[in-house]
Amino acid sequence: MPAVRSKICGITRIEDALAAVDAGADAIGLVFYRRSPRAVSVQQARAIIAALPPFVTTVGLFVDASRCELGEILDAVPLDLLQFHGDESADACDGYHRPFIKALRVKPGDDIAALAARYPKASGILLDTYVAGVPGGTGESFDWSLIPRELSKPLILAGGLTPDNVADAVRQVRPYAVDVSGGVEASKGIKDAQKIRAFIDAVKGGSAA
Ligand SMILES: O=C(O)c1ccccc1N[C@@H]1O[C@H](COP(=O)(O)O)[C@@H](O)[C@H]1O
Repeated sequence: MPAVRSKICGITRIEDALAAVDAGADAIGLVFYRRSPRAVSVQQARAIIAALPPFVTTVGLFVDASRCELGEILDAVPLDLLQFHGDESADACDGYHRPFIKALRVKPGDDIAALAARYPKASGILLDTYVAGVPGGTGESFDWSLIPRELSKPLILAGGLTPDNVADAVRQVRPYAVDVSGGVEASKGIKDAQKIRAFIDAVKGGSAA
C-alpha cells in the first residue's frame, strides 16, 4: 500500500508549519474561518507560506465564505488547494477554478457515496464528524465502518484523529490521506511538535501494515 499522506491543519505559527514539514507532513492547512480559534489573517498566512520549503501543499480552509471574501483571500495568498468545510454547493466549489476538496460531515444513516458524487470536480472528499452546530475541528471521531469501500474520489479521513488512533484508522479505512488539527495541539491553535512527529510516524506505521 502506498504511504498515506498527512495534512496538519489549523497552523497559525511559522514554527508549527516548519515542525510539520520537518516531521514529514505533505500539506499544511490554514483556516480562514473567523469563528475558529485557529483562524489566520491574510498577513499570517502569507508569512507562513513564505517560510515553507518547496513541495509542501498549502490548503486554505473555508466555511461558507462569501465569494467576495474568498476572492480577496485568493488574490492575496498563494494557496495550492481549497478545502470547503461548510454547506457549499458543487457550483460554489467549482466557481473558483482552483483545485479543491470537499468536506462532508458524517452521521449515521448518511449515504456517503451519494453525497460525494454531488462534487464531481472535487480532487478529493474529506470525511469529518458531524457535530450539530459546529462546522469542524471538533476533535470528535466517527464510526469508520460507515465509510463505503469504494469512493469515486481520493478519501481524506479526518475527525478526532490522534497519534494514538491514527495507525488503526489507516489500517481500517485505507484512506488516501489523513487530516488532523486538535489531535496534535498543545492548546487551541498552537501545535505540539512531538505530537506532530508521533502522528506522522503512526501514519507511516499504519501504512506499512
Ligand atoms: O480546525 C478548525 O478550527 C476548523 C474549523 C471549522 C471547520 C473545520 C475545521 N478543521 C477541520 O476539521 C477536521 C477535524 O479536525 P480535528 O482533527 O477533529 O480537530 C479537519 O479536517 C480540520 O481541517
